[in-house]
Amino acid sequence: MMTNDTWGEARETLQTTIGKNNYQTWIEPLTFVSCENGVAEFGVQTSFQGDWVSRNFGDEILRQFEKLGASVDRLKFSVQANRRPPVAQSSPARENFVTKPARRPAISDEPVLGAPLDKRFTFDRFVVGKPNELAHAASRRVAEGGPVSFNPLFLYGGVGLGKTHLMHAIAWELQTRSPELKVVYLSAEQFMYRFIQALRDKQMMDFKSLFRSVDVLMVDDVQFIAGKDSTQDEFFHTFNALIDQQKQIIISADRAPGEIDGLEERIRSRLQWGLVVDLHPTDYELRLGILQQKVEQYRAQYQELKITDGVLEFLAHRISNNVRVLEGALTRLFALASLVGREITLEMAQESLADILRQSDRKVTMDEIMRKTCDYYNVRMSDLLSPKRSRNIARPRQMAMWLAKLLTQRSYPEIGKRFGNRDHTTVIHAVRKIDELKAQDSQVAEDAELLRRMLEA
Ligand SMILES: Nc1ncnc2c1ncn2[C@@H]1O[C@H](COP(=O)(O)OP(=O)(O)OP(=O)(O)O)[C@@H](O)[C@H]1O
Repeated sequence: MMTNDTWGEARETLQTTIGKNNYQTWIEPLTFVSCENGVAEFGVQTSFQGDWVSRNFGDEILRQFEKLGASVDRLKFSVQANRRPPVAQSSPARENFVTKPARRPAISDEPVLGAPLDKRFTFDRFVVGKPNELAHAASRRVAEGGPVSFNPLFLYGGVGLGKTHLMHAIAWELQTRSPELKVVYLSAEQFMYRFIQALRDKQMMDFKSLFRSVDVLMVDDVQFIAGKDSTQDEFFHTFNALIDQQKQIIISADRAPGEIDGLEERIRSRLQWGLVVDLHPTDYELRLGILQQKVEQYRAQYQELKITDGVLEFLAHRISNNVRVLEGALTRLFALASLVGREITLEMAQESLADILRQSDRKVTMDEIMRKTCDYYNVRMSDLLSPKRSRNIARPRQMAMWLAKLLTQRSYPEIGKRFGNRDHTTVIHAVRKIDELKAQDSQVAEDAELLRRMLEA
């Protein structure tokens, strides 16, 4: 039997499982209405709130009910007319939002073999800017179908820059254009899981023929299989069989094929056969474009939303991490605005996003730069600080100095001091040297880019 007390208990645990911030923003404002015939009903203030809780925390709430022995199969969120804040007037008087049954995934339209596709990850919701234009163009091209021009398409880039979004967009587009195509999207982890399951159940023939029968295979986060020998082996065979049949393969990873440690050489070189494209970290214009698009989507779907001029620009300036963090910040503001029914001001943004802004402000320290550079080049810290001038020590030292100049506010003399009391002219020389080398030597350019990303992550 599900009662208000059960809800109280579930709420206690939810504070830990979804985090305090999420709890306070989303769960605390819910009011328990009733539970009848396995449907637990909650009152919400706006349709946006109901939709968000349903989509993001619905499964977790159901899991907590199950643990407490309450027989709840579904959740229902109803907008309570008398609790509606002023800005929400344009929404209909009462709306329901029902989560799917607990064991179903939170997103729908599952293709036969792969993982579900997210409905929001389409091309028209992907904002294109300088940092991602190549990846977008290549993905569009693949999504047009027709003769396979580059195989595989390998998309790589840092966390939350849109790799998964692009892959899903390709899948949606292909399925719309050619519904007869068997398009399969899954993460490398899911590939491994299915492989192990097939081995265990002695179903390897089925596994092989299933994967070899697809028309388009997309494997996300392929770095996951690095170091997992038998999975790599099977992946390699699947990959070859599909390429031989001229079937399109799309792969994503958090770094370039050449930089994934623990990946067999033959796989590494196969992955480089086709087109390898990089999603660069977002720039200010792209971030602003993404924020503007999200605001428009919100307005179209939910209600009027008032934002003071300059708030989006402020967010685009201050939050330079991945797009996921940017979206999270904006969603929190939407929630707040819909709950309190006020315009989103700069002050509100600064206050309610203090934690995210602090995180984004995170300064890279000299210590981190030195440690990461030592790890990367496999040299000892004591060598980095020593007078040694052999190239295998001098180059990492110059790189670390270059990174220190780029990522910290330290002056040349200060940097020199930290690197074993060196003169500021040595630092100036190191910075120039790396700038020169970056232009001439692609390996140095890659090292610099990778280290910068690792430090800014
Ligand atoms: N250019 C963009 N336009 C609109 N939304 C974007 C864009 N880039 C990323 N996003 C959004 O940012 C979020 C994170 O993107 P996504 O999951 O595709 O990142 P990812 O590169 O696959 O990250 P990870 O390495 O963590 O898997 C998603 O909600 C996605 O829709």
